[in-house]
Amino acid sequence: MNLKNDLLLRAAKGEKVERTPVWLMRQAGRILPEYRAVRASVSGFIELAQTPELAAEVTIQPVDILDVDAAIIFSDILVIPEAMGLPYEMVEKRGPWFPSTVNSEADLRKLRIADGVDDLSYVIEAIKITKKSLNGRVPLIGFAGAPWTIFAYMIEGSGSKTFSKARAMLYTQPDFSHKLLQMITDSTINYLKAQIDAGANLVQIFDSWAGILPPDQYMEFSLRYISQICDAINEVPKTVFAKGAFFARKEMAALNCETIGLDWNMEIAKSRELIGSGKTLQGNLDPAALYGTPKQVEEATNRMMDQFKGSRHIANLGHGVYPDIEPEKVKIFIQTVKNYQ
Ligand SMILES: Cc1c2[nH]c(c1CCC(=O)O)Cc1[nH]c(c(CCC(=O)O)c1C)Cc1[nH]c(c(CCC(=O)O)c1C)Cc1[nH]c(c(C)c1CCC(=O)O)C2
Repeated sequence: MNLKNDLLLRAAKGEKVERTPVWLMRQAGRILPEYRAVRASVSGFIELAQTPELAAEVTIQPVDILDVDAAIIFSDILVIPEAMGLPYEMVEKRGPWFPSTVNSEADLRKLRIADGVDDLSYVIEAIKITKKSLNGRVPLIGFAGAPWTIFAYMIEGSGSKTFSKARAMLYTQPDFSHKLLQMITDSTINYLKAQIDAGANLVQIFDSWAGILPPDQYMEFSLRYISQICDAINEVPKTVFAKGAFFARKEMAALNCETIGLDWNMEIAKSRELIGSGKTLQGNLDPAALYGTPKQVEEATNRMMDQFKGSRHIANLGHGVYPDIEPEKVKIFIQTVKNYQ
């Protein structure tokens, strides 16, 4: 199926684009009243994510309502631990929680390497339905968490300010850590390939907890596995977003991927200098800038666009859009990017 709007894919590959494409991390499932209405019709996030027709519906909402240049499939990074044998729950207002965690080699033996098609059939089905209803309007982004970020949740059992249990593991049980990271990596490769087979046009790897590791550990326990994933996937363009990994930008330039996501702490000119001209950069407006007045949002967006000007760029925020941002402000961000000359 030919895409009517393939700006995202062309920008990712460094081809000529008429204007900069724009989408928002976490655009599905946070800010829209239309999402909340669908969410209220089911028992919770997990039921929504596991009902392919509804997951497809909320995936397409931002395309219809916000006019973004891409859809991102409605799911979560934590479907991978579940598919490996470690189920999670979403606790209202608190976030993800794992009733059991992984602590030892014995726990590892209870886990399996996920098969993307069988273990995650509900995501695959949601992608197929989404592709059909999108009918080529915009590309569909598939995604997965980076192995380190997934490891952090599997060890810790929930979100955490410090992820100290997960970080302790890297010091006290490095061999065990590598084994688990490899299992997550193999599962993730299977999963991303299944997403691509079902129709995902680009995939993004979210390393949300990159910034809590010291640089040497980041290279050993995170980037090494991200690199394996990038090398294994060659069917579609890949984006790597490692939140807080300012210290690894030079190393990330060597990844076999098209796009590097920048968070809002990463200075744009400096990032370009470290990463070089061979990659597209994605980002990176401070998500809090959208709390400003409409005029402030427009000005902040134009300032960001000025700094990326003349180089490969996909416009986005520097992290996921915050849940209490008014959709009107998001629309101003998007329209400002679209009108930028
Ligand atoms: C770390 C992480 C998670 N999930 C994700 C990340 C990486 C990106 C990032 O750093 O923000 C990724 C994610 N999670 C979700 C998507 C769907 C697509 C999209 O929103 O654009 C994506 C891309 C749905 C979700 N994931 C979650 C919800 C809310 C659940 C609900 O509706 O009750 C949604 C729509 C829950 C979730 N899931 C996670 C947390 C910490 C939470 C609780 C806080 C929150 O609400 O975001 C783990």
